[in-house]
Amino acid sequence: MSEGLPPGHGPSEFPAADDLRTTEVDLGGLVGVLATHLYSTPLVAVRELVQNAHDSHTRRTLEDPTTPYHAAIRVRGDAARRTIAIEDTGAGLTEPEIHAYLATVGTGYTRMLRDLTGDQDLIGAFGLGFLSAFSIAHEVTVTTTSHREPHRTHQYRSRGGEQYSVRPVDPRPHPGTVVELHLKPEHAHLADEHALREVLLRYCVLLPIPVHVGDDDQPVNDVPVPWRQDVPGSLHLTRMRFAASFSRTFEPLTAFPVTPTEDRTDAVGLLWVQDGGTYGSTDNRDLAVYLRGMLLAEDARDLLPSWAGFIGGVIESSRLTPTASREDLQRDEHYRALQQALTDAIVDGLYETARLQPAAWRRILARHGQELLGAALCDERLFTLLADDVPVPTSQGDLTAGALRAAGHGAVHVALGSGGGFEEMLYRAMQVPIARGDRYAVLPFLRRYAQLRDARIVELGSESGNRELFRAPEHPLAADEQAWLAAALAEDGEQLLPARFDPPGLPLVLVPDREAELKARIEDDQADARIPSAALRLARAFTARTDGTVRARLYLNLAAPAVQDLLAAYRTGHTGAATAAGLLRSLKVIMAAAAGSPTGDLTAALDGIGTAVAALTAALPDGLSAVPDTLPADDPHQGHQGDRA
Ligand SMILES: Nc1ncnc2c1ncn2[C@@H]1O[C@H](COP(=O)(O)OP(=O)(O)OP(=O)(O)O)[C@@H](O)[C@H]1O
Repeated sequence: MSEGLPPGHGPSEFPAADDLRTTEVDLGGLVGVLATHLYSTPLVAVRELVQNAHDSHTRRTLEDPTTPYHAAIRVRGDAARRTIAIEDTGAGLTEPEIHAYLATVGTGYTRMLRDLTGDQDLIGAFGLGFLSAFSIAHEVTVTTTSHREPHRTHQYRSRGGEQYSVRPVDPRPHPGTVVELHLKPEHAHLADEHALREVLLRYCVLLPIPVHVGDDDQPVNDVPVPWRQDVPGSLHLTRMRFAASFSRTFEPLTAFPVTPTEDRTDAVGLLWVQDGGTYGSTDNRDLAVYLRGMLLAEDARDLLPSWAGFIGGVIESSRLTPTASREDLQRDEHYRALQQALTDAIVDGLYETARLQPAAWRRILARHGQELLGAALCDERLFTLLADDVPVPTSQGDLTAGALRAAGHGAVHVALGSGGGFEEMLYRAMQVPIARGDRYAVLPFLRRYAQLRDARIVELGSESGNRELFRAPEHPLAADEQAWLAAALAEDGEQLLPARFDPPGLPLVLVPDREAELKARIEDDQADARIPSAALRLARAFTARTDGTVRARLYLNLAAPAVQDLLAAYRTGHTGAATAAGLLRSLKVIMAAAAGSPTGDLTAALDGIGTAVAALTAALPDGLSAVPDTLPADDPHQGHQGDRA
């Protein structure tokens, strides 16, 4: 290290060369750490060994490009013997190479070869991967024949990796290597060939050399890769087939390509929209990243935009830098450039789908409508694409914003409350669909839609929205009328507001004050236990500004004939005025209970109806007022007599 420091420029106390000591390495400890802690799953060992087998083929072709040979990799599992064997017909190793590369931690031939030849198909870099074999095996043997000495075969054998032996064995018929792992008992299940097939499909899907499991003739990696030029047949079908064979959990609805952008990224690959019941908060992003054909990061979801919870994909790039465990990627400028490129690829892909595959587009909208609402808000181009197509949840089922607007006579209606409530009841009466503003992304999406399409938006539950719905009356009521109506119709905490609104058949509507509701909830003692104290303090500071005395506003519809008649009765001193008011009050309480914002006393309200009916019927002229106690003997309804008794 001292040569790196120019004389006189190093720290003055830096020791002279003779004082320098070599750092000791506790090989046993290091081997243990590398083998057991570097990788997140034991399966990575299988990946590392297949990768070495692949590199040995590349090495053989580089060193001897003219002699043809059958390049293949075969992985066998033997559950009875508890072994896995990885065989290749690649370059093999001579005895000195076993010592120098295989058995020397941190040195490999592969990296040197890549530096020498510039060949980008070589995967190995760190000289560590082989060690991972000891994370799942208590003993490893490597039987290898170098293509340079095809008549000499050597066997490396080690328990634990710290010490090893090498001896000559009977020559094998052709160059290549067999790595045999004697699995630790806890990893015995890895010898199952079914499981190996599944894992190797993902690990090796992009490797050009065929990888077989057991005695299979068919390689696990024989699915045509759509972005490799020589794929025959329809590109769309090839893409769908690739996506379907790769995607474990979801059927693909459509698939679109990732293509390199000269200035930004070299990544190529495929993305697809997953089928499946996904909801707003569900993140099913699934991206596998390959480097030189080998799986580098199984779950690189962070490369996809956070709104794309329905996207799966496979990409390869040689600009990304793996970590030493080769399970994750360095977050460098190439990583960030790729993130942007993938976002663009998804948006482009969705545009193409909308344009060219209407049936697939409809399925995507139906399956992922909620998520797309949110996605549209994150990306301007996506918003333009989706604004008129994406379904919005409303009180009348899913509707596009355009349909919502048309049904709302030019205005987009959205409820701020948490579903149900008086809003829904009122709108049902008005027969206007109301968007569910409490659902994921609905309110901001509609606000943006209204702004862009120059539509009127009525936000029900906000002060301005309510003002728009409940218009001021043409003539204010006289003070005594207002006082009489308030006493007759409103409970404590309800403010009576004369108004005009649709439909005229609806005489009154009780609108809870959402802020007062919040204040009551926040000030509830129990809130202390549920909300973190800092958040509670903030929330209370906000609600302190709310005058909680008005719990709800009772809008009285002066356009309703029932209300006009009630007022006329009051003005003329009609004896039925109080009874009629009692009926309306009962109606209010019953409607509020049905809308989920109870007020007053429901039992009393129900009784009130009986009282009112009795009072009204008692007021009828003699002869019509009484229902006969018994029916005449020849009455055809005689059978009901018993019911009445
Ligand atoms: N199946 C094989 N055939 C021929 N040589 C092999 C084989 N497996 C390993 N080697 C040799 O052993 C060396 C060390 O392998 P190891 O897996 O530890 O590291 P690496 O592949 O070079 O790098 P990395 O840690 O990135 O995988 C390789 O560079 C290669 O020279």
